[in-house]
This record gives sequence, structure tokens and C-alpha cells, in this order.
Amino acid sequence: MKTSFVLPADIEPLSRDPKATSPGRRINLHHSMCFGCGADAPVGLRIDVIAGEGLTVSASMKVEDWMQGGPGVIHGGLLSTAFDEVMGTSPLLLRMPVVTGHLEIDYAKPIPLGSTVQFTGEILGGVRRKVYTRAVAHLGDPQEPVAAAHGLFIAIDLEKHFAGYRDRAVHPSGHQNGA
Ligand SMILES: CCCCCCCCCC(=O)SCCNC(=O)CCNC(=O)[C@H](O)C(C)(C)COP(=O)(O)OP(=O)(O)OC[C@H]1O[C@@H](n2cnc3c(N)ncnc32)[C@H](O)[C@@H]1OP(=O)(O)O
Repeated sequence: MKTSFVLPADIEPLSRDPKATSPGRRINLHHSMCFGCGADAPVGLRIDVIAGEGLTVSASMKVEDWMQGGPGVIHGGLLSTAFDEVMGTSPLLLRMPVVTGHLEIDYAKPIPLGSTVQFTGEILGGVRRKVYTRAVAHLGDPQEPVAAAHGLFIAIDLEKHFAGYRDRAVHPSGHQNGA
């Protein structure tokens, strides 16, 4: 699939953390109200990202009617959100919390409502705090990708990064902190 994404020349291999989620198990370190993965989010993708071997992950997502963009097909921005979730979860195999720094999507074919998108993702390597990832989406035949993505994720200190925002967090009860 064509892409304009270029990996840096100084990219280095990264290693799976020995305590990372075992292959075949859901990576579940995020929170329940997340739009991408949360089970309690009132609207969301509810994507389960499954650890694979090495630095790989997989996921699937049923394309529901509310995800429509063009008539009968998924909205492209929503697909990019799914890629963000799949790739953004993968650095937890390094036991490294990250946020998205840069995301690129290559759309190859329309994705019909009612289909199930299968994602495979992998960590390609890193430079300092930067983690480079790639993911591919297909509808059942891995030889027929419908889209692919590259993501650059930046390692963060979770407490510092979200300091000043946590009082706005919405909880499953529907209440905000302090409300
Ligand atoms: C925790 C579990 C996660 C589970 C799954 C989550 C999936 C969903 C993920 C998301 O959607 S996160 C929400 C969207 N992203 C954000 O809100 C991030 C907003 N941006 C920031 O907070 C800051 O810009 C950021 C933390 C990414 C970086 O700021 P810093 O001040 O900490 O670092 P700095 O600016 O020095 O950048 C660090 C390195 O990244 C590079 N960099 C940063 N942004 C870049 C960019 N956009 N493109 C290319 N490189 C970038 C930067 O050049 C530098 O490279 P070098 O090491 O080579 O100097």
C-alpha cells in the first residue's frame, strides 16, 4: 500500500517488557470512560487490543451504522481513531504510557457498514521518547488490506501530563470530579 510516511534513519529496535501482557490477552491498562476502549463510555469504539507475540497487537471492530461517513461506508476520521487506539495501546508492551504525537492514515478501499475490521499493529522502533508504530486493517483477508497507518507516540509521565485536567474527568456515574 502506498504511503508517504518516512521512518527516521536513527530508529533503534525496542524490546518487549518481561512484565508485558501475555500474548492472547487484552491489554487493559487504560480507563473505562475512554472513547476508544472504555466499556463505560456512553458512545465509543470499545476496542479490545490484544497483545501478540513480540511487539505486535491485534484488534477488531464491527462497523456500526452510527459510524457512517459516506453513504454505506465508515467515516474516515472514525477509522483513524480506531488506528490511534490500536497503535497507541501497543507501547504498553514496553510498559510505556504514551500520547499520540503524529498519525498518518492511508485509505485503500471504502469499508462498508456491517463489516468487521481486523487490525494488526506493531512497534517498529524508537528514538529517545519517540515510539514508531504501524498498523494494517483488513476485512478478513490479510492479503487485501483496506487501510494502513503509521503513528508516532511520545512517552509521557502520566501524572505530570494529566495534572490540571483530571478535575474535568467524567466518571461512569456521569459526574465530573468535584461536581
Ligand atoms: C496511556 C495509555 C494509552 C492507551 C491508548 C491511547 C490511544 C489514544 C492516544 C491519544 O489519542 S493521546 C491524545 C492525543 N495526543 C495528545 O493530546 C498529545 C498532545 N501533545 C503533547 O502533549 C505534547 O506535544 C507531547 C507530550 C506529545 C510532546 O511534548 P513534550 O514537551 O513532552 O516533548 P517534546 O516536544 O520535546 O517532543 C519529544 C520528542 O517528540 C518529537 N515530537 C513531538 N511531537 C511531534 C510531532 N507531532 N511530529 C514529530 N515529532 C514530534 C519532538 O521533536 C521530540 O523529538 P526529539 O527527541 O528528537 O527531540
